[in-house]
Amino acid sequence: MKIYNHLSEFKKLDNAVVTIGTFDGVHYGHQKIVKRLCELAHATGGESVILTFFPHPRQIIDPENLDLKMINTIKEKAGILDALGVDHLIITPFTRDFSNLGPEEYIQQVLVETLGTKSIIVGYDHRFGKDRKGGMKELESSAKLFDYSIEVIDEQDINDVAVSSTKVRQALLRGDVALAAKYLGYHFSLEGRVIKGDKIGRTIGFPTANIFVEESYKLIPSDGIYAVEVLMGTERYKGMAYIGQRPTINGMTRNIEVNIFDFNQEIYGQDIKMFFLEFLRHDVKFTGLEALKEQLKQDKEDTLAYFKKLSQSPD
Ligand SMILES: Cc1cc2nc3c(=O)[nH]c(=O)nc-3n(C[C@H](O)[C@H](O)[C@H](O)COP(=O)(O)O)c2cc1C
Ligand SMILES: Nc1ncnc2c1ncn2[C@@H]1O[C@H](COP(=O)(O)OP(=O)(O)O)[C@@H](O)[C@H]1O
Repeated sequence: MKIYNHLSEFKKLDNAVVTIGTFDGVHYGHQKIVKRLCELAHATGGESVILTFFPHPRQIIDPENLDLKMINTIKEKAGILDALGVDHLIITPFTRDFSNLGPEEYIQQVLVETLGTKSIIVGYDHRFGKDRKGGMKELESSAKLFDYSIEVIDEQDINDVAVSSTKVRQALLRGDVALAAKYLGYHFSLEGRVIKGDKIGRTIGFPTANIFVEESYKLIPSDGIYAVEVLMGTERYKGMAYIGQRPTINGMTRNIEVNIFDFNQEIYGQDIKMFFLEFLRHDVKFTGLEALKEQLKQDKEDTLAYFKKLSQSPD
């Protein structure tokens, strides 16, 4: 997959099969669109193109809103789209100029003259152009003139609930990582460098790798304890993760930590990735480190029981 960091870097194609959007999470519904995009590109001898925006349009329109966090970092999103078989990914800033294009200007200047669109695939609620004024009607009325076809992908449901990035974010912010995984079709993950903590972990028999996530816009799930899988280089480990302020020791910062099972190495400075499989319990203020240690033993048992059940389930 070729990646372009600005629309201006893209060379117009003869037969671009295009879809446009933020695709945060690249959830089940997004995946339907992307798979159809690649299929249509193959069938018509064209090339699949995704135009996405970074930073998120809402961060440009409402820059004060620092609360809007993303399910994927831009690197994660590119990885998922690449794996789905996309040929070209254009990551363009959603500038004021861009957001001021009217629907007709947008169709002509962006879709036709810049990308070379011959087919466009859009989700059922796709809006575009200044103040989101453009929709199906505008796309259809220019289709003949510019010789492109349009295909609409319906809303996708999981257990009768329409999947959306907002629902995934809400599930993660409640700690419901299992539901988020159902919507996403993969396990939510956090990636970052292992940094030094207060070195209390090892004194109670549970060393924890403290993880620094560089992308400040990345969504961090709710405080709590989770069963996780840890990827370090090519090795995978089981573990239990903690997100919270460590009320027991009156911690001042919100930490992301993981105790990795069957592991005993110094890994400061290394990059690790954690996949969140199941929420185990909420954060608790214990009377002291002894009580915390007892609970950590229980957490480890619960985590191992979760993995055992997982290995016995048919799927
Ligand atoms: C599985 C797990 C569960 C945890 N649960 C709690 C908790 O309920 N309350 C709390 O104050 N700290 C909890 N912690 C965080 C510990 O307080 C923290 O790991 C310890 O203070 C070591 O910190 P350090 O990495 O800075 O040395 C938990 C940590 C892990 C790995
Ligand atoms: N099983 C393990 N899980 C996590 N980290 C481990 C493990 N074994 C050794 N380590 C190492 O120990 C460090 C954590 O020890 P800890 O006493 O909690 O210190 P810190 O407070 O600096 O995180 C990790 O960053 C890692 O380098």
